[in-house]
Amino acid sequence: MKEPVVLSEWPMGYGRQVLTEVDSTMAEAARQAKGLAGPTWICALRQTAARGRRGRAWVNPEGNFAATLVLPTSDASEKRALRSFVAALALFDALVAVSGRVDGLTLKWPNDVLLTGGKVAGILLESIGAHLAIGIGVNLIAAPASSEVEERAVAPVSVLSALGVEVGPEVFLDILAEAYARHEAQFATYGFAPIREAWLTRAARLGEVVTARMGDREVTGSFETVDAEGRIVLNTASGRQAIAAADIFF
Ligand SMILES: O=C(O)CCCC[C@@H]1SC[C@@H]2NC(=O)N[C@@H]21
Repeated sequence: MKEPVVLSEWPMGYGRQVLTEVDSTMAEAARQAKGLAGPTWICALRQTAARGRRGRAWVNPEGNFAATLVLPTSDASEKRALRSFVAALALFDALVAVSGRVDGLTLKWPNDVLLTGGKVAGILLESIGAHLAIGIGVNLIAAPASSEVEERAVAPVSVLSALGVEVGPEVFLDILAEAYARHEAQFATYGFAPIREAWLTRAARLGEVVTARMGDREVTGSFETVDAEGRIVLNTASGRQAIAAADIFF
């Protein structure tokens, strides 16, 4: 088993909390948001009611990473949603830093990070008034069994099982926070364009046929790009379609 040797500096202006146990760091973010002085990472070593996207439960064994970044923002909802790309790039960099390798890591639209084709991390965005809560879960040491996730979903993997690297949540938090602050500064200064470019170079299944599911409707087409609004663009039998929100199946 390899231990990562990564030196990272906690980013200036960001708060840092590590809680032993909480229901969900998203719920904790909602409780604390108004009283926070600035952007703050709330990390939990244990969550008893972790949630994923679309109301799904998030399986969160101890040793995995669970945190929510509470970000004060006056951005409109369309711009807030683009933070999932910022967070995905930060996760990508943090995973490269701990593993020392880039091969096998890809980003799945809109909110997932894949490692050797399996889901290693997920991102959940929730607005809390004048704050955005960016929830991040990473399977550091354990991944749920395929039977525990939705049918057709990408199988979960862990950093430990895929790479043989053991990293603790607090070490990962410091690496991720530094990476996030870098990409957030880039987003604030230059907007979405460079984030989009960087995201696309890491995209899973670009140019390949994928299926987007929106409720009970499905659209299948070739994954052409992500547009300037962060929508996935599919070339389908009936033309080009830009989709703002969907689950993607390979
Ligand atoms: O469905 C997904 O892929 C998103 C998963 C997000 C899970 C994280 S763990 C930290 C934060 N707290 C939660 O309850 N959920 C998010």
